[in-house]
Amino acid sequence: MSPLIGSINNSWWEIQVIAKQSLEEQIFWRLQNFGCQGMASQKKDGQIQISSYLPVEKGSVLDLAALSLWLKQDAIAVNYEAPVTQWTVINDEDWSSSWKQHWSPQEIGDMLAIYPAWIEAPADLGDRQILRLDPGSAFGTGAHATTQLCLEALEMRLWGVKPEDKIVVADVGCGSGILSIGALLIGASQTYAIDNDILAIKATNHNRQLNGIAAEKIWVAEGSIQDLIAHMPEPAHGFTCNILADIIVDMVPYFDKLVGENGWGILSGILIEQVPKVADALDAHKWVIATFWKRQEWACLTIRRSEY
Ligand SMILES: C[S@@+](CC[C@H](N)C(=O)[O-])C[C@H]1O[C@@H](n2cnc3c(N)ncnc32)[C@H](O)[C@@H]1O
Repeated sequence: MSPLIGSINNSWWEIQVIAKQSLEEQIFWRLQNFGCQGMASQKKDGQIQISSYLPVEKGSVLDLAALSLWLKQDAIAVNYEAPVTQWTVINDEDWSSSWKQHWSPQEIGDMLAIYPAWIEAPADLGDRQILRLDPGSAFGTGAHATTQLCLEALEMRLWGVKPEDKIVVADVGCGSGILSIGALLIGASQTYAIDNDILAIKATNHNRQLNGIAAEKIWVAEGSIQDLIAHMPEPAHGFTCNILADIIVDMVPYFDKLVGENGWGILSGILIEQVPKVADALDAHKWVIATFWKRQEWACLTIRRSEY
């Protein structure tokens, strides 16, 4: 195996792929193009198990899901069974502090600028609102294309909204809370956030405080979309859901209860080639795609109810 060099934080994704031996070369090629630095393979129950390593800061969970899909497509294209891809973080004791040096302020859309908690923000940025963020180990620094697309879509949806409109937004898979906080900064009055990872709940609460937002403005809890629906006193005006395509497809039947009659949704975490699958699920539940944005290999859909 090649020596492991170059992670700024001593934290690595360990990616394991179990597949037919004849796919070994193709898988090595994919992993190498993905940026993996160490690779090893061993025979296991008539198949091969390939282990490879990627610095954590070089890929998010969404990127790994994309890699997994490409590996499946490569195998299916040559009539082989799809490989099984798994990943886990190893050796992460320095993770939460050392990566901070490499994260700088970032403007997103026309209305927001993301400022890491440890960098002093200017008192005023003109028309831009400052969103302070310390994501800890939760997803959502604003650096990923899917988060950016969701924030930009929120900006378009909330353009011109006034406090008296009392817009309520649901945030499914809140991660660091970036979309809830962004929605409040650009006009929403209340958000309801949910995530099935307890670290995301902690990060969302911490970031709410960092931005001086009152506790009652962001309700946040551990759970999934059904728990969110059960808790909300009434359906929201709109929702965001930046998770993976397969999870979104499973959630589509619940969207009806999440938002009211003229409700809208913003979906991302969807690879461009997965859009047809999501569109079919939306169609089956009487939702239509209003806009389709893409950045790198990722899609962001805004959706509304179908009239038919
Ligand atoms: C890609 S991150 C998005 C974070 C943030 N909303 C953003 O846009 O940057 C997806 C989040 O969804 C959460 N998640 C995954 N599956 C979920 C599920 N079934 N229910 C609730 N949250 C889920 C993950 O824990 C993760 O925090």
